[in-house]
Amino acid sequence: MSLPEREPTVVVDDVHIVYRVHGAGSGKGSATSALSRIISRRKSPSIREVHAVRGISFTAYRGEAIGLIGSNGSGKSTMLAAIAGLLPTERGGIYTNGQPSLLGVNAALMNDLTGERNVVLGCLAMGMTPTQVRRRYDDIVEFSGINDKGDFISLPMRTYSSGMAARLRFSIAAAKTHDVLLIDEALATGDQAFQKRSEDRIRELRKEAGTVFLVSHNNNAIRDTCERTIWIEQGELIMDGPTDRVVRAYEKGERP
Ligand SMILES: Nc1ncnc2c1ncn2[C@@H]1O[C@H](COP(=O)(O)OP(=O)(O)OP(=O)(O)O)[C@@H](O)[C@H]1O
Repeated sequence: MSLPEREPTVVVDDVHIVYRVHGAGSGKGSATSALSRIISRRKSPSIREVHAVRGISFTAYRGEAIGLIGSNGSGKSTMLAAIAGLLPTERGGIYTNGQPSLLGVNAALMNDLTGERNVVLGCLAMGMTPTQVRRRYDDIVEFSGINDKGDFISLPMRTYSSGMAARLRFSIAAAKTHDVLLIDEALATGDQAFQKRSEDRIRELRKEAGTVFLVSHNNNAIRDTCERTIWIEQGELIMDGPTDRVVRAYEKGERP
C-alpha cells in the first residue's frame, strides 16, 4: 500500500488532558490535617481534577485550515494549548512537524509599551531579524488598521479598545509564515472589514504551506475560512469532516 502524498503536520493520538485545580475543596484545611495527610501520604482533598479532553485523535495536513467548534467548555481552547505544547497530556501523544504558534486573544503584548514597540518586540520574539521587522513594519500597521482613526500606534497599548488590541495581535502574528498557526477566537473581536482581511490572510498563510487551526463560535467565519471542521463536546470528538456537513450537524444539534 502506498502512503498518501499529503504531508501530516499535526498528529493527535488518543489525547487526554486533565487540569488539577488546587484549593478547590471545601474548608481551608488546618495545618494539623495537612500534616497528618503528609505523614500518611494521602492526596490533598482540595485538589480537584477536570478531565477536559478525553481521548481525541486526528491528523492535520499541510495546507489545511481546520475549524474547531463545540459549546462553551467543550475543550477547544485546551486542545489548541496542548497542540502548542503549553499543556502536558495525561495520556496519548501530540506530534507536530514544525513549530506551532498559538495566537489567542490573550496573547501577551505589553500594555505599557506603545503599539509600535509591541510590533517590533512581537516580531523579534517570533524569530524575525531586525531587518525583516523594519521591512514588514508598515505592512503590519496598515493591516491592523490601528492608525485609521489617528496616530494610535505611538500610544501605549492600554489606550486601545479590546478590538484594536486583538487586531494588532493578529496582524503581528500573521506577518510571519507559520508552520502551524493556532488561532483562538482572534477574529471574533475585529469588525467586519478586519474579519474579511483576516480571512484572506489565513487563506494566504495556508498557501504559504502552513496548517491553520481556528477556534470560533462564529460559524460563518469557520465556513468562510476552513474546509474541514472538528466538533468537540465534553472533551470528546463528535465529528470530523467537511465544514459544511459538520457545521450543519452542529447547528441542528444532530450527532452522528
Ligand atoms: N486552567 C484551567 N483549570 C481548570 N479547568 C480548566 C482550565 N481551563 C479550562 N478548564 C476546564 O476545561 C474544560 C474545557 O475548557 P476549554 O476552555 O478548553 O473549553 P472551550 O471549548 O474552549 O470553551 P469556550 O467555548 O467557552 O471558550 C472546561 O470544563 C473548563 O472548565
